[in-house]
Amino acid sequence: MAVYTQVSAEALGAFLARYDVGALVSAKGIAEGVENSNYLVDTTRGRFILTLYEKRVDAGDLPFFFAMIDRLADAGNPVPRALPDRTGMVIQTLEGRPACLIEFLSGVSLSQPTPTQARAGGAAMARMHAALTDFAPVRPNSMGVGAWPQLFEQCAPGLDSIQAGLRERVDGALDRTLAAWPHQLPTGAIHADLFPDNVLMLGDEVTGLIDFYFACTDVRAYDLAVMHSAWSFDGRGVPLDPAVGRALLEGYEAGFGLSPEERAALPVLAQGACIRFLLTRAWDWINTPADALVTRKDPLAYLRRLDWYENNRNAFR
Ligand SMILES: Nc1ncnc2c1ncn2[C@@H]1O[C@H](COP(=O)(O)OP(=O)(O)OP(=O)(O)O)[C@@H](O)[C@H]1O
Ligand SMILES: N[C@@H](CCO)C(=O)O
Repeated sequence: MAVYTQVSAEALGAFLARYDVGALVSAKGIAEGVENSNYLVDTTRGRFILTLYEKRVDAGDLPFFFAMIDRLADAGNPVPRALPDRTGMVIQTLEGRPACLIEFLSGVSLSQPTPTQARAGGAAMARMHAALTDFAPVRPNSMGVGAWPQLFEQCAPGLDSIQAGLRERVDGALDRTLAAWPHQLPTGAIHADLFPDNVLMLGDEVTGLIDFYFACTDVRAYDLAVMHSAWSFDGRGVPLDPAVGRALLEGYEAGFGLSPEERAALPVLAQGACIRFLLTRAWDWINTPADALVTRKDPLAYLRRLDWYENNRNAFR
């Protein structure tokens, strides 16, 4: 469960008193997620999400994330704005952590999307990219291709403890991916983590895009590759019906378009996505005690995806 920081009722009451949101009725820690502490907060005026930013989120990046969310919301995308307090302040400090009160969006995240739902997900990413084409703020991708060699070096000593031979396997894949990386593709503001658990849906309709805390400026088609790697497999990394991945691409292509160069690059972009999530999960696996309250995500589920993309290079044709 992802509640790293406990918030006392007194501190939460004082925090909410800064806003025009009514009085505290209840607050429950949210089990999902691994990065930040999230609470579902009910007040006499409505329901909100309280997020306290933990290890990987730099508070200095929050203005970029919220500017991006505001732009998306203004364009009609279903994204949760961070609420200002009565003095206009959005980023607060609570229990010693940077913290924000966020709009609550309805919907549930899927564990096994159907092709129809995947098409809707791809279309939602297309609308997001369209709304961001002239978004000026820039944030380099701290988890992007330039960061992977160092991330690999940090994880390398522990990789074989996860699975024998993993260090050499990832080392080789990283070398090949870096050599083939398409640096010339169009860039823009991207979400960079649009997993099914960051898309809220009701039936076949997307009702929320959440968790913009890895958003950055990077190759736009990489965003789609990350999404493909997350949506086309089950939680263990076993491929779903290939129609799911195809529908995702169709939804995106119909909404935003995909150039021949971007489509041709998808295999290497997807392999890069696998390396990114394999390594960050491996880092957490190695550095989180097995009995910690947070549920560690399996790095090997991303090794299986990497194997699949390497063995199915025609998957995007
Ligand atoms: N604005 C929102 N409206 C409704 N529910 C939300 C909202 N934001 C977060 N949630 C709920 O809280 C959960 C965790 O949120 P989030 O994915 O942002 O956490 P995280 O720790 O950053 O996760 P991750 O491991 O995906 O990076 C979500 O799965 C969702 O159930
Ligand atoms: N979505 C990521 C967690 C955030 O980096 C994962 O499933 O590994």
